[in-house]
Amino acid sequence: MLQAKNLTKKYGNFTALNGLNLSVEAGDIFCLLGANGAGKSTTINLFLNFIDPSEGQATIGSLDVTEYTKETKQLLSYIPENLMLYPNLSGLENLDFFCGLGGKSYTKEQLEALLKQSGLQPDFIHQRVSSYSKGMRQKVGIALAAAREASVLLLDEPTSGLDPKASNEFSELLLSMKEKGVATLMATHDLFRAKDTGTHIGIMNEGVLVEQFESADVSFQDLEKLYLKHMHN
Ligand SMILES: Nc1ncnc2c1ncn2[C@@H]1O[C@H](COP(=O)(O)OP(=O)(O)OP(=O)(O)O)[C@@H](O)[C@H]1O
Repeated sequence: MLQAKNLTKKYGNFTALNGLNLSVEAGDIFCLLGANGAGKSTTINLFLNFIDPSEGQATIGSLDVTEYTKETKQLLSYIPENLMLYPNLSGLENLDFFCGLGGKSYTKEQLEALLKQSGLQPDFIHQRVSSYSKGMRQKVGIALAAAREASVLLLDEPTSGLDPKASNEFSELLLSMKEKGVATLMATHDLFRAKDTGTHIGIMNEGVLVEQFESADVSFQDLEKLYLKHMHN
């Protein structure tokens, strides 16, 4: 569903991403780990076509994101670290607005159901987003991904700053998207969630994907050791 082939991003003489090869299939949750500056956001931004590759290719559903910009955007949903919503609109009004931008129209009841399925407390559905916690805003993001029937979910540190309960709820939502066959690529610093929720884990260091494995194949202790080993290189 999502593929990087020799994907490379250079800024002048500096290589932010160096020859990345990875594949994320439907139902996979691929977690990218790595220290600050390792190239995680660069990878996500290349799939979003926010930036152009210097070499190589990023494809979504076999379509090159630089050639099929509109088509690939329609297949994906993106949740950044801080999801931008209109603070003076309610969660439901935001969802309605962003669905409309994507050409989707839902009844009020359907929008309410989508928000409830995403774990937003019913009391908050009609309240202004300015009163929402970060975890609640991320739930609106998941509701939007579900409403858009996205086949690909791109997440850039979506749980940073969430308390353990909210982070756990977010993981549950990712697992429910996985059950629907969504292919997820997530940049994260959370080793525990990567092991717990991810199906695949990649460790990046200075623009290079230095390790790639299925999360079931390593214990949490081994993951931590591997991660620290690469951070000290
Ligand atoms: N526009 C740019 N011009 C020059 N260098 C850039 C630019 N954007 C990113 N970089 C550099 O590319 C490298 C990779 O950055 P990136 O944001 O992908 O890291 P990251 O793994 O997401 O880190 P973090 O965990 O801090 O979010 C960093 O050294 C960063 O400074």
